Amino acid sequence: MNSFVIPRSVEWHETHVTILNQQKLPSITEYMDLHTLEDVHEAIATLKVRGAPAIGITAAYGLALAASRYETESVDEFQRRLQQDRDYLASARPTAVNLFWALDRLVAAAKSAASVNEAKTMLIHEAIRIQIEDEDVCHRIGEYALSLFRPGDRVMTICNAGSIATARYGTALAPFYLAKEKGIELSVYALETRPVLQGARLTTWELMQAGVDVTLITDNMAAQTIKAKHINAIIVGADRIARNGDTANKIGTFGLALLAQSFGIPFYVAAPLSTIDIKTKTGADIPIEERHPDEVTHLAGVRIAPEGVNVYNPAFDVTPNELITAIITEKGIVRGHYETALPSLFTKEEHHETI
Ligand SMILES: CSC[C@H]1O[C@H](OP(=O)(O)O)[C@H](O)[C@@H]1O
Repeated sequence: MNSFVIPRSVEWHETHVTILNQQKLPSITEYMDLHTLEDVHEAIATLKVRGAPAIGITAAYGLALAASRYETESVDEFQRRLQQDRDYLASARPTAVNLFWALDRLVAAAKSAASVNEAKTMLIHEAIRIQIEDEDVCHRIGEYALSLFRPGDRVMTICNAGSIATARYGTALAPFYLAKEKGIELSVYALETRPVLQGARLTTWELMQAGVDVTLITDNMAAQTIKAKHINAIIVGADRIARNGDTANKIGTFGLALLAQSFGIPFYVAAPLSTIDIKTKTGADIPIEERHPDEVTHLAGVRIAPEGVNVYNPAFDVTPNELITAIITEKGIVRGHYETALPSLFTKEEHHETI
């Protein structure tokens, strides 16, 4: 029996959604019950729940929960309110496409309902399916990603694309959990990931609970660490992948991709198909969330910069597809030719690498 824990962050209940409050980690492990649409919107907007897939799962549960309380018997009125609440939840954060993918999947599921009660049941079942599917998807991503590493490899990552950012296992962190289960030794070097510190607070916390070897570095140590620690590869998550493979991920990811190119090491993006947005043609079309200046001027609530200083606080950046060695999905590993290979993933059972 593996005594190590692979944490989960979202759980459905008939009257509420329970989330692990990621803003309080690692010092406080607090579970919160979200009872209303506003609770869910606030939890996503303030990163109490974060990570593209986990955002989608939580929003789906939030929409199903709100719809379960609609009192109308009119299917048309039900659909109208559902679209209204879908749009409200979609306004919580702009970049992670999983939010919109999950919400629209629920709206589509209820379209065929013949009655309000049937629609309510369909929404709950579809939201549960999204979470169950994501756990399997992340496990598959982990298996493919693990095939790219050798025992003893030292791998760098940024932010948290881990178990708590998904249904379970994570995307970029999934191979490390599977390696641990298989007795394969891999070492992770995690960037702290200013300003919200998902790496320092969440990735180290998750991996240490699972007994995975992890070293914390500050963001400005990345180049020196790649050189001094002979990093073999870099693997990151994604919030939205455009049709041509340009990838939006946590701010700092683009810089890591440039370092990978400079050092001649592979740069991998691990993400489910639900993060690939075929309707977005290139990275230039991905909306980049800019967050409150206080995230930059304060650290743990303590001011670290002068009052009134100008601040630029983009939460994401876009890595151009030419810097990405491969995109690892639940259907296989795609190496380049993203413009044609990514859309084909949605029609194929599995992607077989072009040699
Ligand atoms: C599998 S999580 C994907 C992605 O989401 C994170 O952003 P945030 O912490 O702002 O929600 C980060 O960019 C991860 O790589």
